[in-house]
Amino acid sequence: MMMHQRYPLPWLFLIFCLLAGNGELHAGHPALNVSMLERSTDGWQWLAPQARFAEEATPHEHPQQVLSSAALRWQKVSDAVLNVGFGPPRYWIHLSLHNPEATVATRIIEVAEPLYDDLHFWVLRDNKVFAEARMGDRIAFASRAITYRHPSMSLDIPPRTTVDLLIRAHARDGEHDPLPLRLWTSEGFQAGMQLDLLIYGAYYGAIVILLLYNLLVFASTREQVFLWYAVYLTSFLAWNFVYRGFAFQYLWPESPDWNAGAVAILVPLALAGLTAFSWSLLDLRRQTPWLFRIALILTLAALIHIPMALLAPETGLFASLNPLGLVLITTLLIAGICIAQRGNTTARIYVAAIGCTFVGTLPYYFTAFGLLPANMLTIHAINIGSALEFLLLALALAHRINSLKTEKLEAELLAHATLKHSAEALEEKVFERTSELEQANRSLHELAVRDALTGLYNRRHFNEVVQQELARSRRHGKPAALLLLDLDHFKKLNDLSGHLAGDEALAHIGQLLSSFARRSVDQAFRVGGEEFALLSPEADEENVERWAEQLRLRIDTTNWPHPGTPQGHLTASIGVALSQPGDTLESFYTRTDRALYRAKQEGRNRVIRALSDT
Ligand SMILES: Nc1nc2c(ncn2[C@@H]2O[C@H](COP(=O)(O)OP(=O)(O)OP(=O)(O)O)[C@@H](O)[C@H]2O)c(=O)[nH]1
Repeated sequence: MMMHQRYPLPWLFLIFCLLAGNGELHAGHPALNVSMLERSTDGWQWLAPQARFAEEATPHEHPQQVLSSAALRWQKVSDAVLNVGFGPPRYWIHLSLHNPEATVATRIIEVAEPLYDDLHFWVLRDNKVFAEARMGDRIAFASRAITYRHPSMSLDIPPRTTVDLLIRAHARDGEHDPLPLRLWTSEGFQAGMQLDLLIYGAYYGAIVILLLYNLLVFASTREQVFLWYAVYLTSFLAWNFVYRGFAFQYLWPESPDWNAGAVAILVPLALAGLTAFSWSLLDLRRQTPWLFRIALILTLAALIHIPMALLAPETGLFASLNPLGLVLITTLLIAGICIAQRGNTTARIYVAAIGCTFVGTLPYYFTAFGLLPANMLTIHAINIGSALEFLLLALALAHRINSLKTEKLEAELLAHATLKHSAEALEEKVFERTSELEQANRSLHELAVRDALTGLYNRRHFNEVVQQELARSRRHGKPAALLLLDLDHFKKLNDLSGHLAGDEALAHIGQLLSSFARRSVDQAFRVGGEEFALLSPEADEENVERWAEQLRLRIDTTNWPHPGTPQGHLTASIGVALSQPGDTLESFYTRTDRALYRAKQEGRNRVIRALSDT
């Protein structure tokens, strides 16, 4: 009910009263027939259309003098709500109330504006003070007869009597809030108060739930934007609680001075909360750096009002704070529009939300400057706008959570893909490196077991291979054959043809042995300076001597020049032996070496088989 505009009805009602002859002239002013209210379904009506008002001519005029004072220039009220805006600090308001009935009429006079500084009510009957009350933002709440956030007074109008209601409205800084003056039946007033509490209870309850929800989301996500939104909601809630008179009624009824200063403290805080939230939600610093700077300066300018309100609460801070707030909200709105134009969905929802506050705030300014008539809709527009704003901002945050989730998912997918790629690359690298290492190891091993000059296996490898072969031979019972070959008169080759020629001859024998050891299992070694070995596993026992002879003959017939031998070419002496079950490397080698020794002894260039073999 309180949110609805009832502006045209009182006018119709007044015209009806006048036409029906129910109104009468009193003190030169038409009196309002209060009995008509009984038939009204809402139980209330605006009083301003029946009222007249005048600027106080001399300070502290007595109410009895006011009606007869010639100094006062009475004016009719043109709207449902008296709205004088900026002006001198005190105004008189007068209206006459007539009870035509034979019974007492109980009525409530309410000023639906909780923050008016000082409202002094006098009810005069026959120019004598019949009832009096003083209420307002600067008068302790406890002194009120009716415990309600709006200054209200109950009035019993005797039967068939006309009384004069005089109100002195005092705004210390000369900035007069609209004065929504209403006349109620007592039943209508009770119902209206309950509805008012219900609406505001639901409104504040919704903000508190939103606030707690955002704090919880902040606790779990650690996303700053939710904290700033919570700060904004808290400061807005606190401001509205004071602005609508609840704080004065419930929190500090004995502290009118503090009540007046609290609004000047909470408005800058709410503006700062909104700036911080917008900055965090839309990344204003990067997206619109210039507008961000302007918003920052305006916010700081607003915050300066806090110490001013604490130090000097009477200095009319709202004359500068109100335009500052409007310019700041406009700046944030423009910043939001700029970002929204780049296709940012969160910014689009933000613009709609701030747009609601903007539109909701405009009536406050327009009525303050007299550009718009004050009524219940314009008075509550800021609450309606902010309710829509909070809903839309919650939507913007939900969108923000969603984008964060998508961003996180995308980042996780990217990280997973990168990780997989890195793991594969690493695996490939490890494989490559392992192969290279294996190759290097093989090369190193080859280098370690090969003789550089001839390319044959060296003595160390020979020892290992012979031991393995002896073990294998023991397992299978098949003997291995060992040939030890020593070039004849090699010293002389070195001496006569030079060391280099000696090396070439050794390399030649290396190649010859490699090609001679045809069977894949046969292996050739250089076991000493000019001494070589051939190992043949699972040897053909019968033909082993012939096999050695073939080797000797091949060297002999190669005709490699050697000026130091009787034949004039390179020859070799060979000792050959078969392994025996009890053989060790030493015994096997020594036996073969003895055969070689004998070959040397018996004239060289020959094959001698070890004695034990035969
Ligand atoms: N050019 C060259 N000569 C080597 C190498 N290793 C050993 N010799 C030489 O081989 C010669 C071996 O000589 P000896 O052990 O006296 O035997 P020999 O002269 O072959 O006489 P017999 O074995 O009794 O026929 C030495 O002069 C060594 O210097 C080598 O890598 N290159």
